[in-house]
Amino acid sequence: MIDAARRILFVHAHPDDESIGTGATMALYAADPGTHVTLVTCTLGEEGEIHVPALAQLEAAQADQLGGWRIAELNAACAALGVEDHRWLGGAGRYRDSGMMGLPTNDNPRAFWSADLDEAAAHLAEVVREVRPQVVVTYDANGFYGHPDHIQAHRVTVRAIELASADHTVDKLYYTTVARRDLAEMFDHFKQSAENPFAEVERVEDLPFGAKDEEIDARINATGTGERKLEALRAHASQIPGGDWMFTLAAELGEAGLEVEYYTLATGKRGPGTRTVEGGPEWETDLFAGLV
Ligand SMILES: CC(=O)N[C@H]1[C@@H](O[C@@H]2[C@H](O)[C@H](O)[C@@H](O)[C@H](O)[C@H]2O)O[C@H](CO)[C@@H](O)[C@@H]1O
Ligand SMILES: [Zn+2]
Repeated sequence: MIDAARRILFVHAHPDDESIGTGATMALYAADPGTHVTLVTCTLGEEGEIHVPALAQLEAAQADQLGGWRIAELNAACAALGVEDHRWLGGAGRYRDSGMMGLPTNDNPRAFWSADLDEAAAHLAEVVREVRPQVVVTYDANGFYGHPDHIQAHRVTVRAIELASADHTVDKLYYTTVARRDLAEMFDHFKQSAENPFAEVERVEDLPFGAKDEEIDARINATGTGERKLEALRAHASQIPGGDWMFTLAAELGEAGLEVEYYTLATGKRGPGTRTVEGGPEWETDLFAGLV
């Protein structure tokens, strides 16, 4: 029985998503003795690219061992974030990374994208019944940026909350997002850079993600977690190369940018907020706002 007063469940598709999208928030809550953080990761990330040359032969088309390697990366990332309760959906290796949308790997019978929704959701519902989270965090219906495993993680999470509802009511379900205002700043910052992650995009509005201020419900400013988030990102070295834009941004603008993460509230009652941006709307500053 988890006896922490506050319990939050994060559901992510691959090892690396937890650190990229919610690493600062997870580190913040994991450091609070009154909050229990649970992470469920849906696949081992077997179909990922490999940015470490020495690991190249682990790729799916050769030794097909990247998934096992990423288990270790995720364990190191969780240690950096202070997250002690990590589970694999249905057990390690139950669901395979589906690869990017439209690839033949989507049709692998073991791919998460091919999973039976109710069966996968039943695995997650077991975690919901055990953990009894007041707050659950995953992606929106587009999976944040359209990756099939992210879309499936959204669907499985919504269904699992339904399946578990006879035993436990989740008070608030959030989707991860990023503020378009911050993307616009990064867009301009990298315009002159040789390593511009936005090089293929004409306008910030053309990105498949990014929320206007009025579409955002919570802004978590996890002050002081930047180094832990950076350590977690570095742990995913097979996926996130040392020259990645997130590291460049932290080096050039400081860690503070990595410590702010945004969420939209999908279900539940929005708690009290604060106006943190000049002329902007009031945003929650705690995902448990209005609860315990
Ligand atoms: C952050 C995330 O969801 N990463 C996924 C994603 O990785 C992308 C993929 O390797 C693509 O080929 C690259 O061009 C892109 O830069 C990567 O972000 O998809 C992988 C395969 O499903 C997955 O393993 C990885 O975790
Ligand atoms: Zn992912």
